[in-house]
Amino acid sequence: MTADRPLIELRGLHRVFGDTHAVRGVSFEVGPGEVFGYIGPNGAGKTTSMRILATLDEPTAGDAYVDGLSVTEDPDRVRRRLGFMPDYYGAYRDVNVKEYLDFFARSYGLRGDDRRRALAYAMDFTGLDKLAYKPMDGLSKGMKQRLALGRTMIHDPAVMVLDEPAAGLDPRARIELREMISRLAQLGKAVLISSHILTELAAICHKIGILEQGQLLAVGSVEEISRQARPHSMITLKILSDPQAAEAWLRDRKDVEHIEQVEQRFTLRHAGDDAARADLLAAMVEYGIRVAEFRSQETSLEDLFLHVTEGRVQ
Ligand SMILES: Nc1ncnc2c1ncn2[C@@H]1O[C@H](COP(=O)(O)OP(=O)(O)OP(=O)(O)O)[C@@H](O)[C@H]1O
Repeated sequence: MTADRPLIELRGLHRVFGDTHAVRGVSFEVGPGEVFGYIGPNGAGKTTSMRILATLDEPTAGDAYVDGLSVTEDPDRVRRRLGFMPDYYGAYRDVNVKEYLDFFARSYGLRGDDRRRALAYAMDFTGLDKLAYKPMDGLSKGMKQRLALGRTMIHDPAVMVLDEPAAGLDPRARIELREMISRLAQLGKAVLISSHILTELAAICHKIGILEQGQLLAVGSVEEISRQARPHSMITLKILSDPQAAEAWLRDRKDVEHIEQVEQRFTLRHAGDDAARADLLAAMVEYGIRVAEFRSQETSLEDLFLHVTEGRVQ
């Protein structure tokens, strides 16, 4: 492996299931030491493309490479270089933490001292050494995720693919998970991690890719993607005149997206800068809408995500 060769590469990947074109020509690269955040709403195609990368499914067209090896032509060698953490967790009765990791170490062909070292390392890395003899089904959700991560890294793969690892974790466990992922990148691994929550990943990702309806809409650092996005803001309003009439008027405007209304209060997404917002307010008043409150909020990462996906979230 040379320093600048990507460890993960998706090239024009497609996957069709009957009438569903789940992945439509997705291409991106992840280098050594990089964390790539794969962001998209439910059903966007994240799991499907990750499963193809992990050799659990095959593409309809295109290919993916792990450390330069094709997942379609060389799946056995790919598996040795890749750890996949699925978004579900198998339940094993009467198995403790150490036995569970030991089972996976053995199934990767690790023997003798190599296996003992791999086990000790994975338990130390995930902080599970104190829980070595605890039955798995008695672990908290956060500890189960640590164990799943330990299992994923047991054979020291160069590439780690983590499908929604933060789902269902409490805030503290999320922070701890993020720290572990950053440490994996510091070890030189390429990490692909999915989430439908952009803010969850922004802090630790070197790059993000926004996937929607099987297509990658944007790839780059959070800053690069923010620059590409048109300026927009979230506006909250309180209206004293007829809310139905105000809503109908707002819906007709091209610069207003995503209106939510509860009685006289509205939240809307507005495409435009300060001047465009001032024009919107002036136009509302001129039309006869009585505006009691008008507040706009800075664009958050979540707004950015909604903007990039343009509300086509399924
Ligand atoms: N085996 C399958 N057979 C038929 N359709 C499938 C299959 N697997 C996935 N799909 C469809 O492909 C699309 C993409 O699903 P996928 O699970 O990859 O999305 P996702 O981004 O991972 O979403 P989620 O966050 O819900 O897991 C969905 O429309 C899904 O219903």
